[in-house]
Amino acid sequence: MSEPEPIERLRRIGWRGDALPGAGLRLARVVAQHRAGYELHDGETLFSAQPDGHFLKRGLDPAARPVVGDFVELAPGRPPHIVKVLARRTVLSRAAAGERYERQLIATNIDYVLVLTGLDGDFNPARIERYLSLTEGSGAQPVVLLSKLDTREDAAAQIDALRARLPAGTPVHALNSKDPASVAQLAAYLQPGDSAVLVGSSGAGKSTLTNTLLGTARMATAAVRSHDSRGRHTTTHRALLQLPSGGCLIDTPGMRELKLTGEENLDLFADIEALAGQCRFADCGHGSEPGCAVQAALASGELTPGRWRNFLKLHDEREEQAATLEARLRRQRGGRPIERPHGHRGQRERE
Ligand SMILES: Nc1nc2c(ncn2[C@@H]2O[C@H](COP(=O)(O)OP(=O)(O)OP(=O)(O)O)[C@@H](O)[C@H]2O)c(=O)[nH]1
Ligand SMILES: [Zn+2]
Repeated sequence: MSEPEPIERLRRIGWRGDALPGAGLRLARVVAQHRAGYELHDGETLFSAQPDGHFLKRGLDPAARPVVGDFVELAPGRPPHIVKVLARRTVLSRAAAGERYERQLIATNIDYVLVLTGLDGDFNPARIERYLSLTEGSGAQPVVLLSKLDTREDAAAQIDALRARLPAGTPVHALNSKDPASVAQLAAYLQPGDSAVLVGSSGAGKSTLTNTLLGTARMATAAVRSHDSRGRHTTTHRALLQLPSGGCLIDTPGMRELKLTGEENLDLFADIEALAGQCRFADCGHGSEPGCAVQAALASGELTPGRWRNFLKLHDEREEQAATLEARLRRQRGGRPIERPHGHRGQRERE
């Protein structure tokens, strides 16, 4: 039985559901999420879309919003609007730094998480374990990849020791990322309809492996970095890479951030979250409010100013993203205010 062409195209980029879009709607996959909105792919083209207003309602569980990897229903428009997130088959998440402890979704509908480490100075079993912990309970299968095998003559003992350390059944592949014949051992994870992400620290060889997987195809769709008005790097374009083997590789900013947090600590700011939970006011701004546990910890030296600054920096980046989105939506609605996605600060005393 043959399917409508748009559905067949979507199968090529990992769609496994059997829902058909409602009348006048279309299906596509979220491949990137940035300040200006979402980028989607329908198996043929890349295009931009906006979330429908209901996704920005205050108090909405962040997990209910579209994230990278999601298959979504779109209503027509310029740009089209995401109206519905379709059922997810896997969900990758991590502990997030914020006002309170929460889970942050990284990507959905991912079948394989390829954890790449070089068999050189980059090799660090503890870090590999940390990456693996991200896949626990996600539904995605972790696969450990050890690159730069060609630069080592004595890696066997190292690889055996790692295998013994990792949970039984975790696939481990040592390879030379520059050699197509060596990379071919990954074919099982990149079959038609499979979705994979590649994570690993800088220099592990992600670009090299991606290029070999793509074969002669050039990485024309890969990230292009530019500077925004504040002189910071922003990734302006990124994509879902369709591999000759039939699978696809999602290369997203979330995955790049993962590279950083994966190397530092998943619960990087758990101590600060705990402190903030002890402030007198539930919505304490940690400035001059009475009974602020954060200020008390700074005064006592329990919390260093540097750590506190790092926490605030991360926090501000996330607030800024939400605010930019809100401002843009307001412009689109002709200046009418919309509900803030995050609650306003007020002085609500804890019960
Ligand atoms: N000999 C050998 N060199 C490799 C292999 N994989 C990567 N390299 C080299 O390692 C260096 C880093 O590889 P990249 O692919 O740029 O690493 P990356 O993970 O993309 O790094 P970022 O772009 O910083 O995230 C390059 O000089 C590659 O040529 C391998 O399997 N064998
Ligand atoms: Zn406080």
